[in-house]
Amino acid sequence: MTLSDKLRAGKKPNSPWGHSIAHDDRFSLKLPWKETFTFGYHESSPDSVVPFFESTLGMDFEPAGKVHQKYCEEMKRLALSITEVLAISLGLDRSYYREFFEDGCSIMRCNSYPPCQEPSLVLGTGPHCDPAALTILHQDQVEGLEVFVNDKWYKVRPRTHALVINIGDTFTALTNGRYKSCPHRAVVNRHRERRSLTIFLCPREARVIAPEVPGFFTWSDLLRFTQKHYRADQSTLPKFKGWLLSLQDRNLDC
Ligand SMILES: O=C(O)CCC(=O)C(=O)O
Ligand SMILES: [Fe+2]
Repeated sequence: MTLSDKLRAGKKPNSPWGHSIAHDDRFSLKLPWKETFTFGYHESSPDSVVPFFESTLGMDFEPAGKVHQKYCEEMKRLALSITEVLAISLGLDRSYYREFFEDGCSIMRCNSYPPCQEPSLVLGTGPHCDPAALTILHQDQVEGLEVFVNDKWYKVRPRTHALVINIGDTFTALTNGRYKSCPHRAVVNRHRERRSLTIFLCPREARVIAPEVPGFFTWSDLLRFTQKHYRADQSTLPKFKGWLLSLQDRNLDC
């Protein structure tokens, strides 16, 4: 994308879709060092990715739109198959989560991390757990992804033809913590641009998620919380619980 493509496709206020340069307003410690292009993929309108590319980036991007549309289609199919394995592992009917997620709008993000002269002063993506249910991540051959396990950051080295699957906070909530979301981050380097593709499996906005959080919540509540009130990090779910309870208290006071 050229600079003018990026400007044309720039995310509008209150819209989750489009091009953005890391949310520097939402970080306090290290400056984020990345660009993202975000769009939605919904099975009820599977052909909507190409028109989105054309309308935000221009007609030249039709072929890119087609590739990304196909990618989303295949990844959604894969994500739903993974939910079957997860359901079986929990002793549930294999289609239990498939039916739960089938009609949701997936969020697709193309990340680019340019080389940085001072990599120790920035972070590509700060430490966080993904708020959605499942993430399928494809990274190029440049290292950068790290996961936090037993108080240590470990590199997730790129492997040709391998995808990284992450559990997100929504799945943690749905399974009452039996599956735990995984804290991760992306660091940058001095020499090479790094690229990754992430697709997030989300429920339909109005879907009720139970029972981890008192007083049920919907996916759109969690989405609103992470977009408007609190940047997703390792404490999103406990912070979200507190926020929901404070809203309930406020409603009771009224
Ligand atoms: O680029 C990466 O490897 C990680 C990206 C990520 O964690 C995200 O988009 O949520
Ligand atoms: Fe993530």
